[in-house]
Amino acid sequence: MSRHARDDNVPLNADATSSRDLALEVENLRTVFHTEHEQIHAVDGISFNIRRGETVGLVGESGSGKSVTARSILGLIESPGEIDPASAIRFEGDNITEYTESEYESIRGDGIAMVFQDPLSTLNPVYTVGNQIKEALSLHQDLRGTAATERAIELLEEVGIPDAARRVTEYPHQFSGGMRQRAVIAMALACAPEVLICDEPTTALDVTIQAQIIDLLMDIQAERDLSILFITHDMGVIAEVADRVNVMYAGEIVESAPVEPLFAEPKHPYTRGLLRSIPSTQTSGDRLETIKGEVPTPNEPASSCRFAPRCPKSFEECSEVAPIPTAVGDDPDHDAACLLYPESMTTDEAVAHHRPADDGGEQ
Ligand SMILES: Nc1ncnc2c1ncn2[C@@H]1O[C@H](COP(=O)(O)OP(=O)(O)OP(=O)(O)O)[C@@H](O)[C@H]1O
Ligand code: NI
Repeated sequence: MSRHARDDNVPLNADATSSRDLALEVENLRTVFHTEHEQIHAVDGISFNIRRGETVGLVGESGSGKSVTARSILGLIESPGEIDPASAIRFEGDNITEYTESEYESIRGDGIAMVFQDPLSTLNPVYTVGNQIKEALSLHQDLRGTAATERAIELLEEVGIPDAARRVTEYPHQFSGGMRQRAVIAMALACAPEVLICDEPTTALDVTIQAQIIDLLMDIQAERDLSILFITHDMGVIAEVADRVNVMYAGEIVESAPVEPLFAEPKHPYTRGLLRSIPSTQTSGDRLETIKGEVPTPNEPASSCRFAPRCPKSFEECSEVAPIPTAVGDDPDHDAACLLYPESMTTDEAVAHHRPADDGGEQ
């Protein structure tokens, strides 16, 4: 795929990282579903990026908008869903939200590939695993015949499938769950993508197999310098895989940080709640704490903190002012969207910092 130098396209929030080190940039992404009765702001103005060779985590409870984010990046949002035209997703210098379907097809797979939770949603039961990998090789690498078969076997070996020369002729139902997910990863690699989006790739697997698949993904990443967006609801998995983490709640990113400060010094009450629900952080005998209640459907524009109704720290203004991402802690890349911050300010000052300018705040 051609790579265009686009120096005129420096991101708005340009930091020490030049735009060329970025594999993917998501800027103010909004994805709305226009249903009969309501507008669902499934993804409501999120921004993050992924550097080359890096794993970025996207974590949050069910319904927080993680999969809609992934589908938005891959151009898979269909009516009644719509990406707001003011959103930008930059890949190789282009804003791909402006792509036509055929332009999207040219990057799906060999630019940005995806691994889903259920391998059977990707694998076709009526073709052998080998034929499906060969199909991908023919489409994306122009390989056919014996060369494709040999490459398919190599790929199965790369993802740790034993006896690959035999298994390449088998059907998906002859594979165990873990082996199927390995086969799906082999198919994704057949396209030689730059960015791999993994949406809960291990959630359906038992714990031992889950750890093996995570190890595999991390090995492949190091070998191929892949950029990975890793989606999960599991903070334990995030701790293992991610370099940087975005915590998502009801369509918004409420906290983002490199993995160490996020775990050492979580700032948003939601992140703290998620961390308390990891089994391994509990001393034996303690009951696992979970956050009471559920993620609300974001069916109105954000005019308050969407976590406030469940938040142990909420106060009156939390239901009146929508918090904006604010620098917290010691790491320059650590932000939280919460009226408790900046820590250096009094509550009144902090609320004024978050309040929109036309309300008389200082923003
Ligand atoms: N096709 C659709 N039509 C209407 N609403 C949708 C559609 N797809 C998703 N949504 C809504 O978007 C919101 C985010 O859903 P999403 O699937 O992204 O959550 P998630 O974080 O991936 O959750 P999970 O962990 O359960 O996979 C939810 O409120 C969901 O109901
Ligand atoms: Ni999901």
